[in-house]
Amino acid sequence: MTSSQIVSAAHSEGESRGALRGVVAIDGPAAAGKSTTARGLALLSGAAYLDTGAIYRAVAWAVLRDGLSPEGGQVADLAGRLDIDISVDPSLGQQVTVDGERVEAQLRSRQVSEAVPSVASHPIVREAVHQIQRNVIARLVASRGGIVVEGRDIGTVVAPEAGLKVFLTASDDERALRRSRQEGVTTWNGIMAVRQALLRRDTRDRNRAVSPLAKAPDAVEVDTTSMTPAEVVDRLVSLADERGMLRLAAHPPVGPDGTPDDGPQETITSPATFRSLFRGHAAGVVVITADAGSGPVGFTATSLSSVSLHPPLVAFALSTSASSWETVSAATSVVVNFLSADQHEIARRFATSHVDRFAAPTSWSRLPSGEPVLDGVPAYLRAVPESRFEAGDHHLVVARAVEARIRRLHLPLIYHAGSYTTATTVL
Ligand SMILES: Nc1ncnc2c1ncn2[C@@H]1O[C@H](COP(=O)(O)OP(=O)(O)O)[C@@H](O)[C@H]1O
Ligand SMILES: Nc1ccn([C@@H]2O[C@H](COP(=O)(O)OP(=O)(O)O)[C@@H](O)[C@H]2O)c(=O)n1
Repeated sequence: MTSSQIVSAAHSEGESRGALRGVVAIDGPAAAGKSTTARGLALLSGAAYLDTGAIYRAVAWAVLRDGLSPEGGQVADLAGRLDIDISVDPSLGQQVTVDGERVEAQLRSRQVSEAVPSVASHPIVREAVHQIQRNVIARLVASRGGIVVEGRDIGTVVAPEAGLKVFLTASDDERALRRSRQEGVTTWNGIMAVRQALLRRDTRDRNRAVSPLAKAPDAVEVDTTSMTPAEVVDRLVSLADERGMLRLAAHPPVGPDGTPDDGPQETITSPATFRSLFRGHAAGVVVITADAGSGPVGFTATSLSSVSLHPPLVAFALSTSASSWETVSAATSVVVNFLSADQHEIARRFATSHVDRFAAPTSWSRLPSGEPVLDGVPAYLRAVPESRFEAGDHHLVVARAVEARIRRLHLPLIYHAGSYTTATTVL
């Protein structure tokens, strides 16, 4: 492979480190829950996530694309020429690119699943893929602090230095049922065919000569047969914590000479943990607009909360460095524009610096009372600021609602785990 880059969301690299330190290696047979657990742990701990199976699947996809035999010697030549990119941010859906083409939707086809064990047993293919994986791991540990890597040979060959190695298993029947559910297979014969294909692939993965599927001697085996996904993630959090890999609080304060300060210590929540916590907390998205006489300003906020019903009060927070603060601090009224799920572009625009947020394609007008309001928003609230407090690196504004208008029913825009999403009913 000529190169492999990391598809990084803006927030996946270069920002403060997550709570996980080092490498967590998760290996195990098909449908044991490796991807689910690895992604869950990475999301919870602000770490990166690497699905190594997807890389082998990408090579297998290219082998089929080129009409080659998965067993043939040309596979090694092809692997050397491929350019494969894979996303490592657990909050993004998986994104895999082969020679510039997005292929993730095709990687779990029957044909690819059948071809991949043969492709993955070529020593030259494995060597090339191992090199990519080691580069990714080193890069992400340096930039992000921690990474969760899942596959077949991570604890044994790719990252034998991993701080935590887990071998996930589940009974054959349970794994067959999980994969069948995942693929929408419901008939008895269908489930039996899935079971057979899965066990056949396991056997080939266990018996290949080069880096076979195996439990590392120092790996902890977790049988997930009767566990929910959340229980499995919890178990891994405990194991990582026992090994000192989770920094849920900042290091103890150190004295001027660098030695630990033995005096009374306050536990300080690290910004990364604080941020990780709120990445997991869903919040509705609004755009707050105002004009204090020098033109309209607006900003995207997830901090809106209703504070009181009698009188009707809302609160929101705005960074002390926000360009909108000067206007919001002087405005006698503001408008809270509630966004619907399809209005994520508006949310992005009003969160972007150094652009004229009110220029086209933004469509806006003024209320009879003069405040700017965004056209097309499903609901808005006009409010009069009553108190403004400095709160850390933000200003907190409490405002009295004076006019509320609901124009249409809508699914709300929600910000969760670094992405825009919407609400779904679970009960
Ligand atoms: N503990 C669990 N209980 C029930 N279903 C699970 C559990 N863990 C994963 N699953 C489901 O089983 C399927 C296979 O899981 P996945 O994480 O893709 O396994 P692997 O990466 O080991 O092949 C997915 O549909 C997933 O949602
Ligand atoms: N580290 C790895 C990961 C996957 N693989 C190969 O890639 C195939 C697909 O891996 P996967 O993780 O996507 O498979 P599932 O467990 O999701 O079914 C495996 O069956 C192995 O043949 C490997 O050889 N080594």
